Amino acid sequence: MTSYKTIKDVAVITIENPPVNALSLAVREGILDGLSRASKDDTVCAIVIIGGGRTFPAGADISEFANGKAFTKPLPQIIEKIESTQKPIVCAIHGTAFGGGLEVALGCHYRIASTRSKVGLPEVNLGILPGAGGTQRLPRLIGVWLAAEMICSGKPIEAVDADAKGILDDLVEISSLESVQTEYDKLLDAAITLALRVKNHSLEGKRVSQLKVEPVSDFFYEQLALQISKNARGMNAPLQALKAVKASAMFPFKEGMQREQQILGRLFVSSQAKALQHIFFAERQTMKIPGIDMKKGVPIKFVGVIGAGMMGSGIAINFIKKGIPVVLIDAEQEFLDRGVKAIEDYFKGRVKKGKTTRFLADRSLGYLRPSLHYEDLSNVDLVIEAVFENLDVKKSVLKHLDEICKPQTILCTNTSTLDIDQIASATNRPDRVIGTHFFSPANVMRLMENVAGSKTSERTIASVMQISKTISKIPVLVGNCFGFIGNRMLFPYNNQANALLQEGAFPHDVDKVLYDFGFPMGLFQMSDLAGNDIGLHIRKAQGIVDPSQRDPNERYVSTTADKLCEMKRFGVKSSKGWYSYAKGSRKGRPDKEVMDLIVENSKAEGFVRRNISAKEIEERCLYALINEGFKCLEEGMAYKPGDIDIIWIYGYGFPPQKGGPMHYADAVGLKKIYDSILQYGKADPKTSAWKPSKLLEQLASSGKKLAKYWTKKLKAQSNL
Ligand SMILES: CCCCCCCCCCCCC[C@H](O)CC(=O)SCCNC(=O)CCNC(=O)[C@H](O)C(C)(C)COP(=O)(O)OP(=O)(O)OC[C@H]1O[C@@H](n2cnc3c(N)ncnc32)[C@H](O)[C@@H]1OP(=O)(O)O
Repeated sequence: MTSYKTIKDVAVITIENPPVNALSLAVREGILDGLSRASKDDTVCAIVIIGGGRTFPAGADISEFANGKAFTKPLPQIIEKIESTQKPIVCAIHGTAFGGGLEVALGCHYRIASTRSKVGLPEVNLGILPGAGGTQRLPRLIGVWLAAEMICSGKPIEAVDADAKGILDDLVEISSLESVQTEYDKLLDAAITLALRVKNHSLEGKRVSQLKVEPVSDFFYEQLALQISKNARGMNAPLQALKAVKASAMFPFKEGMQREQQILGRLFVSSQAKALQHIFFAERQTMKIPGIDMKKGVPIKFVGVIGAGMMGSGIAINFIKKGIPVVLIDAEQEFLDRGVKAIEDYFKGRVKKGKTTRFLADRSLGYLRPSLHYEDLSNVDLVIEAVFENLDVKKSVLKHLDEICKPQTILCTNTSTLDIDQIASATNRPDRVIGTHFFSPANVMRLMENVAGSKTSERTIASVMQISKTISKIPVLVGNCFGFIGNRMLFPYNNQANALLQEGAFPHDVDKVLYDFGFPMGLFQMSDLAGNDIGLHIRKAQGIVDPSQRDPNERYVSTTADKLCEMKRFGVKSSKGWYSYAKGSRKGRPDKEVMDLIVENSKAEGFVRRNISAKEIEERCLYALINEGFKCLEEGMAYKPGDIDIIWIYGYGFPPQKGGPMHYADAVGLKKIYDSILQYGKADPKTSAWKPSKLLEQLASSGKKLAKYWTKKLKAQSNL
């Protein structure tokens, strides 16, 4: 995991633990061994620590947190050893020196970095803090202000910025065109040169732990704490990390380290840390699907998008930003012009905000080719239709595409609810048809639900999953059922919210509970933002708005929602919805007209309104959601519990510190959830969402956790 060599009397310890050189136990042992060899060898005058391959260590090995290995030869001790070594140690950074990686660098006496590299302490995103001296050394090196900003936000910075802040001693200029190997060679060369230059220098002032911290006023900590509470609402780690940074200014290094370790110990075992680390791995597991070989994907070099509305233009932006040419089609010049303008405005905005340069923005726009003619799609590798959400319209678009596009072209339909098999049946290539459910705004939201129909081929799935990654999305493969995973689960969740209105709650009561749980907003606020007519459109498509078409054995909860649309209370866009809005504002106020309507409807529908506790609101909304998640798993519509968690975190704002609905279910206890579902179902027999999932029932009665059960199941499957 490490290698050791000497070049011009400089010992070079290279960390070799691909892909990201995480500081696993074997790496830590290798560093210790290298230090010991270099210290004992009289011919060695200085030491360089460098990462092999593409990067300096991107952190401690996160998988060692759960299995306890992190506590053997722990990283703080290794860094102490590095710092106290009597020969100068130069750390050479390329790629991403994150977390423990940067902490190793802070333990070295000199730091140089490639201009292409990034450094950061992202531990708070994993629910912990930089626990190998980062909270104590960084403030000593660059001051409390800058250090606290970096540590509490977890955001990485570019090497140039790190140099300006005083983290680095020198930069090695590497252009974007140079290979990783050239970068490594130049960096090593510069590190050895520096090591030879400083070989006889005193290490006085070079051991960061011995530097003094300038104290800052309490006002600073208070302001930062306020900012953190707003930006990272509900997250423990950033505020705890701030406490550790404060300790660096209050105590000598050794005592500061003790404080850091105490806080780390508490965070380590917290439910938030477990949830956030689960998310870290779940996000990376979405590409691992049993039975799908991602290498079978074909490269996508040329793309078509049908529909230049908000969705279509948003989709197009994703591709042109990555240098993939897009033909954007609409039927009318006026619509096409509007779409193109929206895309141009998006890039203008980015330039204005300093997020890109005019040159890069123009380069991206150069990849856009607006057209009124389907014939211009004859040569694309993949085409995504983003037309009106209507089965017949989508079928006719795909039929037309099937006739025009080359036989290998993959045909994607951007739908949030429609049946992929029915859409694919309009073509002669159902194996090359797949759903790509982008979330709005499509150029911002990272989630993509890719929906496999019954005939979609492995090659099509792999190609679309790969290209989704290329455009920086988090793709999740899901099965073809109504609403797929995200919207399917949204229905029972939303229905409970509406049922609660019938029984005694108001929108702001429900929304407050969901907001307090950690969602960025409640369901009614979300519905107002999206447009209440969308829900109505879906209910109409389900045929449940007309009372004569409804199943009499199923409770209908959306009378008020339907009436709101009749009253043109569509939400923010009409300044009135579940709430009322001042012109141009997205902040809703409870509205008497709506509250009266709710009370009136309760009465008309035979409900005696009652006070409903926050606990009941939370349980009913979340347990209905979770139960549906279990049903998605047992039916094979979701491939892994973690996939559902990712969909709900990235698509619907489920609080990441709770790990997503399925992780949360395990944390609450499946038996408790199952029993509550039975109880709510008894009180409300006409709500089919309360029929418990078989899988939930089975796990609740056997006392098993979903995550463990599913991992075992997948392992058994892959061994078959
Ligand atoms: C009671 C008192 C207790 C005190 C006792 C003290 C003992 C404990 C000591 C602990 C000390 C803590 C030290 C430190 O402060 C903690 C950390 O360092 S936490 C880690 C911080 N780093 C990160 O969070 C970075 C995470 N990684 C990334 O952001 C990205 O991976 C990347 C580096 C930007 C690269 O991105 P990509 O190129 O897109 O690649 P992937 O993300 O897909 O990753 C590829 C592959 O690598 C796996 N991986 C990535 N990082 C880690 C990691 N840090 N550990 C383990 N594995 C990692 C990732 O899962 C992928 O795996 P694959 O899916 O391919 O199997």
